Amino acid sequence: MKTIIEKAKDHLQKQQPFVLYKQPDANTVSGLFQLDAKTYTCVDYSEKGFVFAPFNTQEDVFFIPFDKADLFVAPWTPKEIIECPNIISKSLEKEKETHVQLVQKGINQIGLGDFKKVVLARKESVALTNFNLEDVFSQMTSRYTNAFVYAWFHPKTGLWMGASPETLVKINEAYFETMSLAGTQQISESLDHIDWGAKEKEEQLLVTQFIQEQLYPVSSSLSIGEVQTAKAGNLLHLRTKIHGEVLKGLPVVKTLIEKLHPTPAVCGLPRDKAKQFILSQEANNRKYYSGFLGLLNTSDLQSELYVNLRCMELSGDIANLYIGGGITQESDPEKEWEETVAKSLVMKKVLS
Ligand SMILES: C=C(O[C@@H]1C=C(C(=O)O)C=C[C@H]1O)C(=O)O
Repeated sequence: MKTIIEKAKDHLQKQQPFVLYKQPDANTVSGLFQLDAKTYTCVDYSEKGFVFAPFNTQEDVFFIPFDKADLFVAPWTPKEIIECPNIISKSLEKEKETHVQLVQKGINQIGLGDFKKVVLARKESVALTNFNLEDVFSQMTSRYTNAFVYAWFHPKTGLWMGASPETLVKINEAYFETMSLAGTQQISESLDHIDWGAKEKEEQLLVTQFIQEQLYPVSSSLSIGEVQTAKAGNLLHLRTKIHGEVLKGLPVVKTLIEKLHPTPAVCGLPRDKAKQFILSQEANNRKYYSGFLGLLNTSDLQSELYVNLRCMELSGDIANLYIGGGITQESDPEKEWEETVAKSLVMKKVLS
């Protein structure tokens, strides 16, 4: 019998939709392989399948329907992590200048009172030598065991891979769990004593408040946890877990997705103004970066959706990495640049 990876390679060759994924801390890897070559798009999130949604809510949301696909689940054991020197040798001076200017523009706009926070991103292209889906996927799953790791292919989107640390929402009938994740620092020597700056605390609080305001009117119960430090690869983030129940009579999945996506963890606040700024000022279309993906309406009415972060688009012999960070009035453009460099290492390490 073919392995999941061999099936994925076959599907890629035939340009037929598939997704490989490993849920956080799971000891299995799953593969969903579409049986036909048709394109299925979500209309109202009542669909059942694996969904892949872009950042921009005006664009198509694709999915692989469960009833038009074969599902394979295989045991997973970690592979040895291969440490290679960083593959990136080219100078990033030009990219740095462009990103610093974009961040400064964002800070100026915040100063004018247009919005309080905006998440600004950049794209970095890395040349690939001998890309091998199996090696990259197994390095991703072995390095980022507590992330949602995936490889998605669809003729309409191309091949994307990523290791997301952020749950958009998990749903079980009317019950949901989500999180406010923002604020970033690199892991230092001592994990016992972690200090968070005022800027990081504020940007994360804005996300929590947004989620609370969005979900309160549609929930019969809503509970906000304590702020914690969460580890994601070489990085730490501030995280607050939030859970509750959707009011009876509302379409649960549609309501939650529309209220949450995109949160100020990847867009900004107020949402529409920040989104307009992103769409008009970022040099690259984000496509599926900072969109969401995952299981939609499984047979037992569960959904498990993740924000598409720490991801890349693989196109020929180029990997396009997408990375961003939250900008507030207190941001220092130089530090924001460094944050994107640190975040870019998550995917660069698996491409080495
Ligand atoms: C925007 C990204 O990450 C988001 C932004 C963060 C921040 O601004 O500190 C932290 C985690 C994510 O919610 C990204 O990884 O590209």
